[in-house]
Amino acid sequence: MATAYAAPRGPDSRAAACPGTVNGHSLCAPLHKGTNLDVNPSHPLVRPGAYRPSVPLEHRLVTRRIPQARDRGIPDATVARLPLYLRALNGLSERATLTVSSEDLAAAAGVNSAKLRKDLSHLGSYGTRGVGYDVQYLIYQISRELGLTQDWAVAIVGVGNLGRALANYGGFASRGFRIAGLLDADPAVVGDQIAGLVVEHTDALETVIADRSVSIVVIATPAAAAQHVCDRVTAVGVTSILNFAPVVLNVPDGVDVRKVDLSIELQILAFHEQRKASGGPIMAEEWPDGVEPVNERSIGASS
Ligand SMILES: NC(=O)c1ccc[n+]([C@@H]2O[C@H](COP(=O)([O-])OP(=O)(O)OC[C@H]3O[C@@H](n4cnc5c(N)ncnc54)[C@H](O)[C@@H]3O)[C@@H](O)[C@H]2O)c1
Repeated sequence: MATAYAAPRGPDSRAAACPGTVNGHSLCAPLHKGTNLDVNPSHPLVRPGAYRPSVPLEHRLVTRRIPQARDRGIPDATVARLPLYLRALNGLSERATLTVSSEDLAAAAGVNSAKLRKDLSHLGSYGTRGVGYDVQYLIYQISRELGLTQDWAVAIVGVGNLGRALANYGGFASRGFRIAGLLDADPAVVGDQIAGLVVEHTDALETVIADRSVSIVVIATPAAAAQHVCDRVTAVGVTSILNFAPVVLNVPDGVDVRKVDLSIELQILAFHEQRKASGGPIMAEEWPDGVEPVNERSIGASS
């Protein structure tokens, strides 16, 4: 099914503009089955062949494919922890720390040190006995693995309270995520200038994605509009979506959806707060992705 959305591979296709390889992987490699955390496998739209929006050929897969660490056999759980290590390392770097032991880095990232050493071994990083890890080099290695050493164009669809806040956040650019388009369906919002960008009408969605090589789409529309936006962007080849709308999106194979829901995070914290109040133990495995409770202030978070 994923191949239904694969780029035309001929010499005159947009795939010919593939910018090259990252970590030994062609950015225009065939799509593969992704881990869509939102997908409901029993939904009829997810059946192979049943979900195939009709789009003009020239709009199909015009974006660069994001290289994925799992292509190299790095477990998803490890990939999920890499940003934690990166954040901790950036904090160390800001304090001019040159090297760090696995124990100190693990404590700063809120994981146990054995898990950290195993995770980093997937990157081929083992540190130096008695010295630890070189902070700058590890930042580079993790950034490279996460695809952060290059520029990723991001479009935000839905420029209300949340979309504006995201657009105004200055931290994305420094991490390699360039906001390349702001789109909204409301004519009253279209034309507004936010963080140096003019909000465009969603009529131009496919064109913006194609012309600016948008790789990641952030959906910040009301729930009722999210699936339609998702259908449009996946139909033109976007394979990475960050969804803030409180709705489960149905997507073709090969499309990764990350769903952000702050209320769920709050509910998890409330659950653990309740456990702490009743004196019950909190097991490490109860935390998502093996992340243990950690005092954020101890991380030296930079964001
Ligand atoms: N995940 C979270 O933790 C979290 C937190 C806050 C809000 N949200 C969700 O994020 C979304 C946005 O919240 P908000 O407070 O910014 O809402 P909002 O009403 O302020 O903004 C929504 C924007 O989407 C636009 N829009 C509507 N239909 C559209 C379409 N088809 N295409 C493009 N744009 C369209 C509207 O014109 C509006 O500008 C909502 O779904 C909300 O529930 C999630």
